[in-house]
Amino acid sequence: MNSATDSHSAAAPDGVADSVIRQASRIIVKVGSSLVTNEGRGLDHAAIARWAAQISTLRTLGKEVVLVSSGAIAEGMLRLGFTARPTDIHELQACAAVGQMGLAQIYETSFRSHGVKTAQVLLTHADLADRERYLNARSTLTTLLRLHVVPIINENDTVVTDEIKFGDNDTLGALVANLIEADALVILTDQKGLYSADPRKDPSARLIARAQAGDDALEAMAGGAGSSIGRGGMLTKVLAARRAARSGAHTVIAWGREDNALVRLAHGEAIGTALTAPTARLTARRQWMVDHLHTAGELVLDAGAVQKLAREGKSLLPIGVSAVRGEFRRGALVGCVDADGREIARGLVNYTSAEVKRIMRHPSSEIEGILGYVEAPELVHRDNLVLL
Ligand SMILES: Nc1ncnc2c1ncn2[C@@H]1O[C@H](COP(=O)(O)OP(=O)(O)O)[C@@H](O)[C@H]1O
Ligand SMILES: N[C@@H](CCC(=O)OP(=O)(O)O)C(=O)O
Repeated sequence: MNSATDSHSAAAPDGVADSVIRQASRIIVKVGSSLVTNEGRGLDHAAIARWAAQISTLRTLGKEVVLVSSGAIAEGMLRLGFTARPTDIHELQACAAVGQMGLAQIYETSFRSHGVKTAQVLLTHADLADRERYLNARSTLTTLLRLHVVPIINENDTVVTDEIKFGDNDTLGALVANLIEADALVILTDQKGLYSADPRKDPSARLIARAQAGDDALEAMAGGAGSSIGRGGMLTKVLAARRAARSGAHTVIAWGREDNALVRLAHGEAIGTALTAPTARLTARRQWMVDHLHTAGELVLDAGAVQKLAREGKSLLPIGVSAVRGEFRRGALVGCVDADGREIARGLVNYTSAEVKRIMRHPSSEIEGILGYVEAPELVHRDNLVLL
């Protein structure tokens, strides 16, 4: 990187970055807390009106847009008179409930002035972890898009606790991109894009114009938390780009106050940081497995099993498992970890945790002798396995 807008070393080819949004027909736009609430000073009506105008223009260009908007807690805090973010979970949830009203109201009003209908969709992690609810959420969102509605999504903060939260809306944006197989995720934030270091701390930090999503070097640049209002900082944005890339979606990180940024991006202008998706799309079911933030348990693999899975694309047999963590039922989603605890794959297991404990380290031919029955010779069949 030699100059402020030079590309990163693992850069996407020239031209790709510029066409990321121009070629996308289904786009997720995520607007961060610090932007929506004007750094905690209350909902920024003028900025929200500008995004609504831009998204309405995108629709006239034939693009489907889903908006993921943060800001409920920050707005609720202001309305309820909290000067600092409450630590009590129920006070936070109360803030979210109050603030979400403000968000929904202002988006509805802003889009209505362009003749565009909006819908509020509040999601939790549990909604996306359960296959039936996941498919329901997908059908509802695609139906809304077919009916020319702009869905406005936030986390359903009032019903979730810290352990089961997405927490930041960058992750939620990426999961929604995967859910409806969007072509691109645009993350609007309070910086002009991803810099080589946090520009709040390092004035010599340079803007990264383009790179490949999932490049490890980006995570090092983005380390650390974000503004006092936002939750995730730049790291969750870089990780969101990695996640979105798994379904083939490209990510652009741009400054939310950049003049007409969304429309200019749609016309092919390179603005902010483009993190392009190098990978081919996963099948919908594998995508669903990857998108779980939690698994029901873990199978610890020996070196031979790691080799079989990662290099040879084989199924996981009981003989390659040396330990089991957690309690799970048949059909549960489990992580496959190596001896260092690194998750290398995940899949749907054919036996309960109690059964696995009895048959692990044994050849499949001994399953019947140990359990008295055989569900399948594999613990996890390769068709139900996804490598990470
Ligand atoms: N490498 C980086 N490039 C840009 N911003 C960074 C970087 N590392 C950390 N940051 C911080 O991340 C912040 C944006 O994250 P956050 O406040 O969570 O925004 P949002 O509310 O839009 O999600 C920036 O204000 C910046 O201080
Ligand atoms: N759901 C939360 C948003 C969490 C949050 O701040 O996320 P982010 O904008 O990614 O830093 C809210 O509406 O307050």
